[in-house]
Amino acid sequence: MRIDVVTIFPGYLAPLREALLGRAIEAGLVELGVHDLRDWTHDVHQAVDDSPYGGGPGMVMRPQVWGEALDAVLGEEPARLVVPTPAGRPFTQATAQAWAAEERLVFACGRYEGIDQRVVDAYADRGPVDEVSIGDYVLVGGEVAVLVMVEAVVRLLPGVLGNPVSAQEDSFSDGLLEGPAYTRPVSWRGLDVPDVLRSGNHAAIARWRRDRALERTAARRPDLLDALPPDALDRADRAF
Ligand SMILES: N#Cc1c(-c2ccc3ccn(Cc4ccccn4)c3c2)n[nH]c1N
Repeated sequence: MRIDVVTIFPGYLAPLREALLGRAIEAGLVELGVHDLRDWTHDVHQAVDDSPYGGGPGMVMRPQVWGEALDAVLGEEPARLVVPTPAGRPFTQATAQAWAAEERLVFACGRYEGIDQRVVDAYADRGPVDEVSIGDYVLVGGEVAVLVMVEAVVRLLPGVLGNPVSAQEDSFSDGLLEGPAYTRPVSWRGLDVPDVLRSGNHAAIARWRRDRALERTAARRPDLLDALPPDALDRADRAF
């Protein structure tokens, strides 16, 4: 997979070259290009924004600069263009799983009050464009959202995670939140690891973990339970 990111703050994307993601890049599992939007400005001030038509607070990012940048970065190769925005469709584990099958992702990081809408409209005629949001809160720009989304996608690529099974079994992959996890010591500050996890009874352990996941999901994210397909819960789950 090749990932390109266009931003006015390239340094914000430096964490993508650290740790797990950095190793994936070094291993050739992912190619990463980070591009400074201001490289496509032609004025002495390197202006990337202007006042909004219709008035209102803040500034809007200029379509001309974005058009030149995305034409150059996208080139002729097909790619999914991703535009983070607080007004976007929710970015979910299902989104990450779908994007993990893509050959190329290009992220356009806006700032100010966002990017002139005609940029999205113009590129929607050339290929898939996703306006997505990572959550119901407002950030200052798209860079942090790109860090989140790239990590969620790249961890799903074959060879990236040391233990690939966990990508299938982690939170949300079965529609539920992950239950609690424990490691040594068996007793810590008077708190003990649940006996079932040390029993060696794998069926009982699986049942216990499923029950804790259902319990946590019902308490913290009842919306996820409501969204489960009818056949997702078996009789034992329903007894829970
Ligand atoms: N994904 C995501 C986001 C963002 C996000 C993403 C990109 C930009 C580009 C500019 N801003 C600031 C801004 C503030 C107010 C109205 C419009 N835009 C962004 C915010 N905020 N919250 C999320 N879950």
